[in-house]
Amino acid sequence: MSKASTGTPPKGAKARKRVAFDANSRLLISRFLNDWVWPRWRSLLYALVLTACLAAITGGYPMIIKLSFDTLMKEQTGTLLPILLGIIAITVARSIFMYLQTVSTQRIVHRMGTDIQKAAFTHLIEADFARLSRESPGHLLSRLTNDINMIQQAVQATVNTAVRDVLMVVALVISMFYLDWLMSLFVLGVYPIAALPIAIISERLRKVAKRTQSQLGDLTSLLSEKLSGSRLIKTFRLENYASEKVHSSFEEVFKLRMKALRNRARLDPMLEALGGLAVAGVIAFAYWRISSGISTVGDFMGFITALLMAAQPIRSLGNLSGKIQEGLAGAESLYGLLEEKPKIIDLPDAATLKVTGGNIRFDNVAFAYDSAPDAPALRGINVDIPAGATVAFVGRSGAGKSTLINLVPRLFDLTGGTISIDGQDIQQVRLASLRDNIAIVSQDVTLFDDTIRANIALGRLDASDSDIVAAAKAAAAHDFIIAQPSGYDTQIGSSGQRLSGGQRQRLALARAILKNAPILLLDEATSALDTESERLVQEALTHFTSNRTTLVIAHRLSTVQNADLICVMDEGQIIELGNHTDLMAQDGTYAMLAKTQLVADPVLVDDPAAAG
Ligand SMILES: Nc1ncnc2c1ncn2[C@@H]1O[C@H](COP(=O)(O)OP(=O)(O)OP(=O)(O)O)[C@@H](O)[C@H]1O
Repeated sequence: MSKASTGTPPKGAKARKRVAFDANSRLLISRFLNDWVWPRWRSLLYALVLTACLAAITGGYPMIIKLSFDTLMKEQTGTLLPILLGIIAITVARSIFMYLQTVSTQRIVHRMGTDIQKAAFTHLIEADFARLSRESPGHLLSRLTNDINMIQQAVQATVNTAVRDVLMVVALVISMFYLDWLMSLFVLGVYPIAALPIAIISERLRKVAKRTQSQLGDLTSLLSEKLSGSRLIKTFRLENYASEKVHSSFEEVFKLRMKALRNRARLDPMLEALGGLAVAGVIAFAYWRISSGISTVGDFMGFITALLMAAQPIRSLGNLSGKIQEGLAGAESLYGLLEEKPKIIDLPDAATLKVTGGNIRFDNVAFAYDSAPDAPALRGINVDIPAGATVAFVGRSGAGKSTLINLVPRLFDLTGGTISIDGQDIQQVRLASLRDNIAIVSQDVTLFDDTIRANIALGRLDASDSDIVAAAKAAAAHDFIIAQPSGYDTQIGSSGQRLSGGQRQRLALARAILKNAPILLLDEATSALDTESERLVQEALTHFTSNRTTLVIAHRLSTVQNADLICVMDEGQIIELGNHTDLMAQDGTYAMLAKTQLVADPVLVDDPAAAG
């Protein structure tokens, strides 16, 4: 991530730093130009030509004013008509070019903003799962919207001001020199006085912009959290608590915005006052020049017109550096994101995974999360899962079951040992081929705000309608789907909120079944189902899993007692291994868990070992 220098600059460097961008900013600007601006040089050139035309026409305006006043003073009414026509022609031409110039530059800016958003999103969605889960969705959302918006505004100001306004000022200054070079020199001497305060204010603006961006990220995150947690807020009557939290974040953003605004607002009056100084000086100067017969009233009026017309673009120039600094804060955050490289990637010589039977072997597998490198979530996991077998992972909450399952599709990479599928190390095969062979139903069901059909179809995007229905039937979901108002075309709302927990789980199962992958990972996939639905799903799953390797996590032991192999986990290790009967005979942790569940789960009573 390119960071702006935040350390104290050496003596003497401070003044230099104030009037120019620091080295990091220059680097950032040049990267940004290379990545996003130069590739659109054709559109830029077009906009530039329009801008030049607009500037040239603007420069002609004071001339025509001079001519009209000279004519009026000499009372030569005969030549007035062509002058009036000239004024109309110039204003009409100026309006047309203003329109074309605005549309063409805005198009570049918006096109660029959209492309940056697309690139940032694609980059983000391709990032490692660990990276995506590290930052809250609200923060990421803010980076994709607020930060990029700041960049867009800076580019817009730059294109408009640095190009259009500079050209306009140049054209007007040429007119001014043509009309009265001495007066021009006087005026030009006044404006540079503003350079130093402008530089100081711009630097402050960048700091405020960075803090605003981070605060906006917090705010977006807070808002999405509080709005999506409305059930908790209502039932625990946390409305005031939520409002206070959100209000204080709104207030923080308000304070920062005011700070930026105060800084920005200081610029305009300063430039306005300088403008006034210049006008007063010009009038005094002109009085002497006209009375001594050196200049005409026309010269003076033309000159004053040019000066007044230049005031606005000059003011924009004064504000530009502040805007650029705010955009740079956005660009810094953007590049921070784009520079993050995923760690879980294909090796250069990665082969395509070929699943022949679906044997999965865990060899001395160890894993620690980045946030807790010294407290491994998994240690010394050794288990050989025969092709087509169903293996259950049971154990206390926090034992490491979900972590282990997440390692198979490489959502995280192991920190020790190997996992192989049909003899192929999963680290050595292409990630896409690995994930294509795995279907997963995780604890937290993810559904999108779309139709039931579309949500199931995520399992296989090119699936036919009949495949979708078959998958829904296999997951015991078809009946409740057709009972919905629009059947498979029913919109289920954000995160499937219009469905019950059990219905959501069945859709997730249908999606995994539709994928028809040889390896199936079920992490508490049936935990939200009632006994009857679970029985139906289990029946369907027995059929579906008969020819594929299935790893199941379940707290309800009744759902896994028929598994070929049961791994009992504790503190990141497998402490018992065997089938239900073996484990009951061992009379260890599994037997104890089974016995405690007997009361709640009569299915286990049928089992003689469990009963004993
Ligand atoms: N993203 C994460 N970052 C850091 N630690 C994590 C993360 N996810 C899980 N852990 C930790 O890893 C350990 C194992 O968690 P895991 O979710 O695998 O347990 P589990 O056996 O599946 O539990 P449960 O049955 O409650 O789902 C726990 O101590 C947990 O705190």
